[in-house]
Amino acid sequence: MEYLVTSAEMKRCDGNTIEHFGMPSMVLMERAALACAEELIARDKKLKEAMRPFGPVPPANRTLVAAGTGNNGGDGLAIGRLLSQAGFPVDFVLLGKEEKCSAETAAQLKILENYGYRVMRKLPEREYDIIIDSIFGIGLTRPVEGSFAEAVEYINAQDAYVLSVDIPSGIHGDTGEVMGCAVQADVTVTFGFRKLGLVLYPGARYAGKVLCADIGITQEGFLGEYPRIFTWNKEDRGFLPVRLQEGNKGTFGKVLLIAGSRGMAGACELSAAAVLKSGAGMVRAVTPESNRVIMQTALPEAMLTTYEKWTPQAEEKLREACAWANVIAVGPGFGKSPEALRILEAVLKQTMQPLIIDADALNLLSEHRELLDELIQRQQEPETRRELILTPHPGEFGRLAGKKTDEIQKEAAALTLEWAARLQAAFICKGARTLVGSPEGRLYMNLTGNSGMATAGSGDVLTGILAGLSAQGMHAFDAACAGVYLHGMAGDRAAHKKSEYGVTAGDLTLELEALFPELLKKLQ
Ligand SMILES: NC(=O)C1=CN([C@@H]2O[C@H](COP(=O)(O)OP(=O)(O)OC[C@H]3O[C@@H](n4cnc5c(N)ncnc54)[C@H](OP(=O)(O)O)[C@@H]3O)[C@@H](O)[C@H]2O)[C@@H](O)CC1
Ligand SMILES: [K+]
Repeated sequence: MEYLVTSAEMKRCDGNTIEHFGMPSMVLMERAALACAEELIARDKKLKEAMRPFGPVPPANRTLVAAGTGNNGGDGLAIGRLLSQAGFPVDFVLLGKEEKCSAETAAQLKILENYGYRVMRKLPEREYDIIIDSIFGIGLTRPVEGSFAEAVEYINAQDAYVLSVDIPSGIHGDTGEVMGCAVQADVTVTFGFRKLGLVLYPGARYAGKVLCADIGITQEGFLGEYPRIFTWNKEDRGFLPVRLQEGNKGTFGKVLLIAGSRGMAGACELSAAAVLKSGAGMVRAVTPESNRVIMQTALPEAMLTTYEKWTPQAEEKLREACAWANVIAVGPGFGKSPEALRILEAVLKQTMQPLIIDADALNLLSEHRELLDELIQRQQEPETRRELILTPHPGEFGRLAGKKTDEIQKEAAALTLEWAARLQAAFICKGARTLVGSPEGRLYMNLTGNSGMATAGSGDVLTGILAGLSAQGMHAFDAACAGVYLHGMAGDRAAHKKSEYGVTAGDLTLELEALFPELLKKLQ
């Protein structure tokens, strides 16, 4: 588990490390500088080794430190000093007025002066091999303009390898927004914790490769008041449902998947396949009779309960199917027909099992507010509350919340938590950075996945995974976080083979089955 922090959360942690624990600020700065310098020295060594067979190795890379007056600039000046001492030819330029320098940055200037370095006040007209971007870090408070904007353009116009210190200058630390203009980095070395601006788009694009350096700022610096958002990274493996060796198909759960409509068998098939490939014991699909042949051909492992018109017999068949299941998922390719509405109504009112609501089932809730209100009401009462996962993309979320899609995107974190609390649900807001909110206010941001997954059927696969994990006994929030994480990993494997252009939803289910052995191997 890794925290993703806002600028304010990071500053609080920095501040506590310095004031509460007594770690001198200059020590942190020196460690930050060392982490960046080591990255560049290692790169230089690698380049030289690669060039050695082809003749004399060229001299060290000419480097420019572009420093602002805040502590980010102080980091940059210290990096330049360390690189120079390691043999790099380094030029320094200070942008902004010297009298505005923070105490630490003023101290770094003094150290440079003591060693006899010259710090320019204007950008030089020459080409560099490496540029250290340390104009602004997490102290950026407003759009970048004037001479600072010129400096950003200067850096971006150079054919240099750019290392951004902490965050590319011009990127908002909390939102990833470009504040007027921003440095395009090749690598960003960030300190302590990854800033949200480095993982949210477009910031993630500007940051290049992101390395998170340990400079002695640890979780203890939060003094028990932890950041709001967390994610999982490659080291996290403990989220897979425990598998009992003596288990049978009943132990691993029975999923009732209510999906598909006339002419929409694919959504049902994709989703049902994902249920089975996530480890659930059985899946029974409730779908129109016209999908029977396709389903039985494509996925003979799935059981079927079909319907045509909404009759008392159909209702009875649904009731029996619901009684059989441990988990119910409703929505993929479901349509908004009168039958679909009746089925959703019956599921919401007559069942208590864990429930996943997706796609058209969400749209039906938006259009029939009385159903939504009743669901909210039931979820607020402990006796009628069930394990619940909702999976809207921003468009569906907007319809549910009565807001425009861009309003949802701007306030995604706050709205996800608001709706998670309202529905006492694991609330998934899908997107390039999918969020999962819990009713208690936990917020998970998913960092796996890629643009190739923005493809028809991808959400149906996610619903299948969520149902499969829930059927194996995972609680809603754990299943939701694990589900989006695995879904994204499957997408990343698919994109690795086919590129982001070629990924289809079917690839996601295929990759899912290849993913588990890999995860289990790493667990051992
Ligand atoms: N000990 C620590 O805490 C450690 C901190 N560390 C490092 O410190 C960084 C944070 O440092 P920071 O807080 O000094 O802010 P920073 O990003 O350097 O810039 C703020 C300056 O820019 C100015 N300014 C802002 N926006 C502007 C604009 N648009 N246009 C023009 N000016 C603008 C603002 O001035 P003002 O708003 O007052 O005008 C202020 O002078 C952090 O990212 C990390 O690299 C590491 O060394 C580890 C230890
Ligand atoms: K920077």
